[in-house]
Amino acid sequence: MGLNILLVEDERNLARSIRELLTAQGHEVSLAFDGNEGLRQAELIAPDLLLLDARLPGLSGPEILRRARAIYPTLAALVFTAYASVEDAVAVMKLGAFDYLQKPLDLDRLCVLVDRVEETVRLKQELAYYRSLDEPILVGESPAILSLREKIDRLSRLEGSQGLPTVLISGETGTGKDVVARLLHQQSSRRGGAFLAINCVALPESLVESELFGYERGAFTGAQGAKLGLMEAADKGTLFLDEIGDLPLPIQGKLLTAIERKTVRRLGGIRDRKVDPWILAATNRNLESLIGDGTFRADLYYRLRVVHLELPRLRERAGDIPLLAEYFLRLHATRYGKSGKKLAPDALSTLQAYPWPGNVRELSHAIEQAVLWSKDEILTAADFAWPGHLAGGAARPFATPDEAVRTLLREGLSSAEIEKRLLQQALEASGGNISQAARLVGMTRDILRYRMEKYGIAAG
Ligand SMILES: Nc1ncnc2c1ncn2[C@@H]1O[C@H](COP(=O)(O)OP(=O)(O)OP(=O)(O)O)[C@@H](O)[C@H]1O
Repeated sequence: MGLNILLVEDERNLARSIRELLTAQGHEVSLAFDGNEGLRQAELIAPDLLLLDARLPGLSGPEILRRARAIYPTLAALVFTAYASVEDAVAVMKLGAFDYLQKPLDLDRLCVLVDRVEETVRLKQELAYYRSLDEPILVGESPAILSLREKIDRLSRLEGSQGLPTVLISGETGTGKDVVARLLHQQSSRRGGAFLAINCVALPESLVESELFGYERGAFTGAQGAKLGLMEAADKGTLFLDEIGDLPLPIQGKLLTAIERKTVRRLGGIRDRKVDPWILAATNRNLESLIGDGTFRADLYYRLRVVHLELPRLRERAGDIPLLAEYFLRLHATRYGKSGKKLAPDALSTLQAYPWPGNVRELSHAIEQAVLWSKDEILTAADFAWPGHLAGGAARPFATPDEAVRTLLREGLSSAEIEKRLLQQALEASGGNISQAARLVGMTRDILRYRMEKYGIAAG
């Protein structure tokens, strides 16, 4: 990635050869030839690494280090000391220098130390990135987000000695349901307990059951020991049931009983155990239509939505896009060691014009890609126009057929409804011309006519 280095050295020829050497290794090196100028530049450019001669006209190296560190506490520094000047070496190490080198300089050793600093800076940036992932942050100032934040605050303040109200979080994919669940937990009186999550879509029925309720030894072939279920493990903490619409029907009844009675019985067990997890559930499917289809229990639905938080689609709060874009730019730039990137106004308007079917997750991915591939500091609209993505800002609803089908399924549409919409759109696109619409969807005219009749679609 290359470091941004400031070298303060009064021996000009030496300074220039060090700059040449380090520049060849991919670093960016600025020079200052006296102490005062060195400090001024350090304040100005906030380098990743200071290379300092200990003895300088004006301010000494250790003095520059002390003052610069007062402003940038994590700034790395390597100090060049006069041969055998032990006091200098001790002084600079006490000030937090990364290491020191004795003069005359061994340039190979200098390169090795700069490599080590680079590795440390990269690790620190990665750590900052992962820490930031751990802390749920809900970016946005739109009325919908402000009202959501207020609801989260109010829920978090509940003491709930008798248990907290179950919360159903709904919204399209990528709108931040997971973020909201984590925020609720972290701000609430449950924050001292565990936050456990289960994705109901990812697991087969038997596994969901044993994950949720646990089992006793010998409950089934292969159950060699007892296992604690998530309902028990999240006791006094929070259990987040993600994609609840996909929970198999037989387990739905068991979950309802467990929530109502605040007890669980492990598979193969004979006694009920008292549990008190705070239940948060999320869905990107329309649970009411699943109830209509008979795949989701109405009683569980009403039990879960004691409090209902509905997350807005990103396209309904496009005013938040600049804030979110800046936030993801900082996040990904830090992650890839590319700080200093900025968004040009045309990039922002491109991002605001796009409908974001994948919502905030898709925006985050778009910015990550742009940070990765753009060579310039300023990201322009062109950086968001790679094939298969925003296509110059025009609406492209889905990247792949699989994504299209997944999204339609999440909306709770049946295959008949999906086909009906497909045919309607083909007719719209062909201006009502049946032959042309049939070609678009790969059917004969007669079959298209037959299906139009079946779905009650008029020719237009
Ligand atoms: N308001 C927001 N502020 C900052 N980051 C957000 C916001 N909303 C979503 N994100 C980020 O977008 C990504 C997707 O969010 P999240 O996983 O919470 O969505 P989801 O609604 O749970 O999606 P799915 O239904 O697909 O599980 C995450 O990286 C998350 O951190």
